[in-house]
Amino acid sequence: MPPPKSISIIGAGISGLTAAYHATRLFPGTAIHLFEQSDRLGGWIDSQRIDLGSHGSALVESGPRTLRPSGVGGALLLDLIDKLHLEKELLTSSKTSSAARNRYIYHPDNLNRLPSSLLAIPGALLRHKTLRSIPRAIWNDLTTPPQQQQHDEHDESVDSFFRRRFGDRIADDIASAVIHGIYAADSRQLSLRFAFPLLHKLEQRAGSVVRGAFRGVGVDAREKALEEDIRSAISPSLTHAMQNASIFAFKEGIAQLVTSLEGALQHSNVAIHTSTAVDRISRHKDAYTVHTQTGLAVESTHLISSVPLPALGMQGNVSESESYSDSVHHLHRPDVTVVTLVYPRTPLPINGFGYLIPRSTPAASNPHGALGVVIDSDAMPQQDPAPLTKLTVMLGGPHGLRTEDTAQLRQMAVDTVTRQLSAHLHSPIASTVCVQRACIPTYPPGHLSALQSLHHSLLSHHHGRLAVIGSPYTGIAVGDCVRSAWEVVQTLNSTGTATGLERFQNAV
Ligand SMILES: C=Cc1c2[nH]c(c1C)Cc1[nH]c(c(CCC(=O)O)c1C)Cc1[nH]c(c(C)c1CCC(=O)O)Cc1[nH]c(c(C)c1C=C)C2
Repeated sequence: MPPPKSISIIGAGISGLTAAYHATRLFPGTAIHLFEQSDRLGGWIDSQRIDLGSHGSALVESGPRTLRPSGVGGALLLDLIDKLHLEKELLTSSKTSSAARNRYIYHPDNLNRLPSSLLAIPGALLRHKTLRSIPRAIWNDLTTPPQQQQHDEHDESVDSFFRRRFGDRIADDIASAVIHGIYAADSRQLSLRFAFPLLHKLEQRAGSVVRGAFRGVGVDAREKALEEDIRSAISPSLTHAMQNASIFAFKEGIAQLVTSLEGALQHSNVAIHTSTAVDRISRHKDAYTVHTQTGLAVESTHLISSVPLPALGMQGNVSESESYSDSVHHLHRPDVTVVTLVYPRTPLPINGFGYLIPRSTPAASNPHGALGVVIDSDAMPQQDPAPLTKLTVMLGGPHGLRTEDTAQLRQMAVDTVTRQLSAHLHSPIASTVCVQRACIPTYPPGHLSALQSLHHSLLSHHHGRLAVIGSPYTGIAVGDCVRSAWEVVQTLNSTGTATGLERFQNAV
């Protein structure tokens, strides 16, 4: 298959950068342009080291802070790290560390430690009232018949699934908290089949989540084989370093991945245009022209977008018969406020990952609408030279952005941890406040079918010359973004065309 003549990639977050990286390796003779509206690369990956004077320094992340090595996305992340020679910068947290094992739910006004294994359930039930609904929930799941699907595309919200299979208490007190911690979203608005396809499969194949998990019926042989194939090419030393890791990061934060990708693109066939917002995209026969607000007009045979298509001003310009008003292009994206508070080493009542706050926690115990608190100093203590207590409070999401005032947001975070964690946390020695606007999309029920329709629409109107990648369409984790970027370039290489949505055509 001849390589594409020219490719324009829109958006230089992790998805766009990774697509450019794989494209330059596979298509060294192709003219590649990467457009980014802001003056920096990496999207909402943002790591900063702040100076603490006599206390040394602290690494602060306002986007993703740790990465996971599991699954196809995790394997591709490791492959990228290997290729970029980032292994020596890696930090890992083991599967037996407190950060991997200790997860808490704050409900109704105290911290409940979630059991990390089946054997830990009895102890957890004795200690925490909120968790006493677990045995009944398991019984409920084992005895409730599976839902009969009226049609193949049937979907429901994560909340409705948990309520049906495990009961109201689990849906309200645990599932809603987990969704706060991953999507900063309301579990009543999130698609089960897109966000947790495994749960859907377990119910459909074994009639019960618990039974299906025991029988191992959720294993997807094709995914497993692909993961193994990618892992087999990773260097033995990196494979060894990651052997027992549950999560990983870099000494100077996740942004090191961005700087390494940027470094690898220098002196290559990729032209990076920062501070260059796309004004509109026009199409003439089989060529797209990206018109930028800075006055550039760049023509290419292929277009890869990591931003929602309506943001490219394509309606009417590209194909009159097609509409970008469909909901698949306009997902709800809640705002999240990320406040990091730094203290000299301070004893806390818990250690581990941190805690999540479900929607059923009364407002009196959570007056500022916090979604959860991460104990960064437990997850990656190696990132800071001196012993510190470093906490990140996440506010907003479905609770909304209650103020834009930085000082008030900081005070809301301090109030939250002094009320919920320890009264000794009233005076941080440093803090950062970052309002992440419209950051994580909430994929609504039906998103999978919407992607399948979009695939066909892109094929019929654009013949596989326009592809979509990244969190606006295909998944929010860094591993998901890296995967979608890798897949689109692989597909282009093998077939000459791609929509970025091929994988979702066969999804069960
Ligand atoms: C900055 C806010 C983020 C919130 N969710 C995500 C980010 C970046 C994305 C995300 N968070 C988690 C996952 C699951 C899979 C994974 O890759 O780990 C995803 C895709 C789980 C998670 N949630 C929190 C942490 C520390 C982690 C581990 C991975 C990570 O570093 O993000 C804490 C947390 N994140 C959010 C909230 C509201 C929250 C609450 C304590 C939103």
